[in-house]
Amino acid sequence: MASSSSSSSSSPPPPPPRRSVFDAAYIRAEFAAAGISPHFIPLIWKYVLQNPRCGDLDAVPSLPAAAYALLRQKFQPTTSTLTTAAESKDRTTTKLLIRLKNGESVEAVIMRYDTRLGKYDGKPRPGGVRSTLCVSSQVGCKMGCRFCATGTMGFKSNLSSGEIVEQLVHASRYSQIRNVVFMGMGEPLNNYTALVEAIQVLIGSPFQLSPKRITVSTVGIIHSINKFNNDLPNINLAVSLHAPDQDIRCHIMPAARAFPLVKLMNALQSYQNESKQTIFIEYIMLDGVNDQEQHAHQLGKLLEMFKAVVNLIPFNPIGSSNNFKTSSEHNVKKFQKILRGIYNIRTTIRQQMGQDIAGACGQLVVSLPDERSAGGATLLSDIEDIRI
Ligand SMILES: C[S@@+](CC[C@H](N)C(=O)[O-])C[C@H]1O[C@@H](n2cnc3c(N)ncnc32)[C@H](O)[C@@H]1O
Ligand code: SF4
Repeated sequence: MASSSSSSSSSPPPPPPRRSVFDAAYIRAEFAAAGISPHFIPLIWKYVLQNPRCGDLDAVPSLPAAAYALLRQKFQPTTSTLTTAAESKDRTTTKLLIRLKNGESVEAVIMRYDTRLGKYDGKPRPGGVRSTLCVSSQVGCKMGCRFCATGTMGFKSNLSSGEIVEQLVHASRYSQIRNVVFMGMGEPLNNYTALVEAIQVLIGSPFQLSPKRITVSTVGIIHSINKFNNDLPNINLAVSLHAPDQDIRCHIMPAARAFPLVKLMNALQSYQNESKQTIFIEYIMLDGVNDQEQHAHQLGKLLEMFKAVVNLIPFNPIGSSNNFKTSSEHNVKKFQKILRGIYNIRTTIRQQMGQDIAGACGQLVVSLPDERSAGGATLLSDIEDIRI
């Protein structure tokens, strides 16, 4: 008598889970293997962008039969799900909570801005209000900066390139996205391959974002900065410097030990020589830690040789046990005055807005809406900075 266990052990393995159509390298490879022209791929992306809730790729018009068969077998329109969208009372800011296929969640933040008014007044405009989307690149982050809510989570997972792009697909339900900043959860240069692939999709059809309107913010991963211009020409680079010397940097950003300030500045100099791009310097203002006059002078000297814009960021308390306090307005203004007046460095101060929906581009940690602590801020003035 044949044993019943032999038939169960020979049953075929389950098919691999279906992937996002926005996982660009994967869909291109699958189309190539099936002999289908890659020209159909942007048409599929366009359909999903315009129909973000479509569950079915059979509805994409005018594809060859082989493409429908492949899509049915191996792809989904999106693999992440928009679970919550919270809008601030002044309608400048919408925060999206997005669940990934691995069960983790990330946040993305839409910030609206009307160039003619210098701010957004919440009213519709002919042609639409142009918005900036702050996207996440990782769930959590292993860099462990002591002032950052995401850093307190530790590293959980990398987003795929498709999951990065899908944040824009979900956000497009609410706003026409014109700028993208990688200032949400995670260190984008620690997820480099997915970052490059996602940006290449965003600057191509059908998204057509201008490279000048995409900004990648990094803690300063030197080996990736060295190849950034080659892989992502004309994309803006923002560096979270936060201190003018190595000791303070290591104190507030433990990962800085692996990226000594001198080597980081040398890498930035080479990057600028090659790319001719302005470098955006982010500097979080921490009371008594890095906000004194001598620090402004040190920073001014450090940046004298650069074409740089400094953005001074008021620290947003994150509710963990660190003892940081935000600098007084007086200190922030004095810091700005030194950088501008003595070192002729363009220096902006980030405004705090949208506090009623808690959490900001730059201080995101995923929680359910009713668990969020108050005091978040949406950084509308970033939009001005990024348009430069
Ligand atoms: C969350 S990070 C993500 C991008 C990248 N990992 C980086 O550090 O540049 C984006 C920006 O938010 C800033 N940030 C983090 N925690 C903050 C806080 N509590 N208050 C204000 N800004 C904060 C970071 O320093 C960084 O400049
Ligand atoms: S500031 Fe950036 S690098 Fe530092 S922990 Fe937060 S997300 Fe990571």
